Amino acid sequence: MAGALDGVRVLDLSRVLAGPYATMILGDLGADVIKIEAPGGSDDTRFWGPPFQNGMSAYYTAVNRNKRSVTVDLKTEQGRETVRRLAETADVVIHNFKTGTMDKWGLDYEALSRLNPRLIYCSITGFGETGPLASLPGYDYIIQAMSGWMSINGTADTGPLKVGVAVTDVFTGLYAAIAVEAALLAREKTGRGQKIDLSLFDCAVSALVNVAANYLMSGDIPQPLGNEHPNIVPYSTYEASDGPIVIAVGNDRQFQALCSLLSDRSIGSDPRFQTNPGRVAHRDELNRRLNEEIKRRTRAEWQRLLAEKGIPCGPVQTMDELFRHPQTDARHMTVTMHHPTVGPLKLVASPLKLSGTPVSYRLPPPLAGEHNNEAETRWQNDPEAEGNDNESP
Ligand SMILES: CC(C)(COP(=O)(O)OP(=O)(O)OC[C@H]1O[C@@H](n2cnc3c(N)ncnc32)[C@H](O)[C@@H]1OP(=O)(O)O)[C@@H](O)C(=O)NCCC(=O)NCCSC(=O)C(=O)O
Repeated sequence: MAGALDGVRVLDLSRVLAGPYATMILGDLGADVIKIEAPGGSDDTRFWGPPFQNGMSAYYTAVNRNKRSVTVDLKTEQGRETVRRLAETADVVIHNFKTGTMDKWGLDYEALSRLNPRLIYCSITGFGETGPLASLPGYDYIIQAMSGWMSINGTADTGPLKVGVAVTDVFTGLYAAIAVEAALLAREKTGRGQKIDLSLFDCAVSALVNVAANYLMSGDIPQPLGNEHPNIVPYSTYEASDGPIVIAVGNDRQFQALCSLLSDRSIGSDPRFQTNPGRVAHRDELNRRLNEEIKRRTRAEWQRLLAEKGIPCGPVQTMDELFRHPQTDARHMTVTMHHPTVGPLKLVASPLKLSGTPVSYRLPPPLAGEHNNEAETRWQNDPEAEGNDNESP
């Protein structure tokens, strides 16, 4: 079955995480993604390990399937000319060079859109192409620090902590895929491509959602709340007799259902706990009393009882527990791809389940330059042979 983005060609000049994550999503959806790196491989994540499998890092494998790899030295005019020729037949260019690098090379949006007015050009930078920080490099850790994420993560005892995944890159990759898909749709109407100026910083700010809204409405500076939720109680991690379990109660009906399972019946009838704002105001007392109750049963017992009542809950799982869980298996959340020299690679699958145009796993993460021959012999000389339609509608 054809993928949703079949026939779309993406020229991927990005490295590390945000850009490659975006292009892998487009590739999973069927796009033909050509990953450009310097000779020898200039995606730093190739060297971010261990773990490595036959020289390929797990980090790199996480965001680079469904791509063909071509090495091009952008520091030479010949290399830049190769990219211009590839851009003539591409639908999308994505890069994550620092602001100014692509202009310096004559590969900026204005230059490439003159060659191909239908080109969608997505630039991913740390802080955006405007403003006082525009020229700075940006890694997730810096962005988590500057976007306020660290200030709300942790506890009063730990001080600010970062999230354990480079989440600002993940948000940015998702926003990049959304923006590119929107631009592809818009091109159907206008016949023209456009430029997307996306930054890790902006995407991280956007992903603050309710926490930023709380501040903007109240002026109160949010503090790190650990496992607590700023606006909802009970919505926390509790200690069952055999380990931690999260119970997340989002409305009064769920709260009363929870209370019906407790031995201390006065919790459910206490007037202070009848509404969520009341529970938030008496957070400490309610959590203390709930902890007394929760520690009397195992996580599995609580899971069964809470599930029967429709109360959202789940044990705090480690990676081994996650990947042997029958739900992970039932949702097909891993996929094994076979690389001829690297061997079988077990990867996290796409969460996108489209009924009519499903995602596909066509190409394992490539070695640097693995498809150089195809670039030389096919794509540049005979783009139509690849089924790439660059005609205006
Ligand atoms: C990722 C970066 C911090 C890396 O910074 P730098 O290494 O200092 O600079 P650049 O990216 O501009 O480029 C690195 C060098 O590689 C060279 N380079 C790269 N590709 C090529 C090709 N194809 N040919 C020739 N040379 C190349 C480039 O010219 C630079 O050389 P010289 O000029 O000789 O140095 C930055 O690119 C950046 O801020 N990108 C935008 C935001 C982003 O995507 N951040 C990554 C998030 S991942 C993350 O945070 C996480 O996973 O955690």
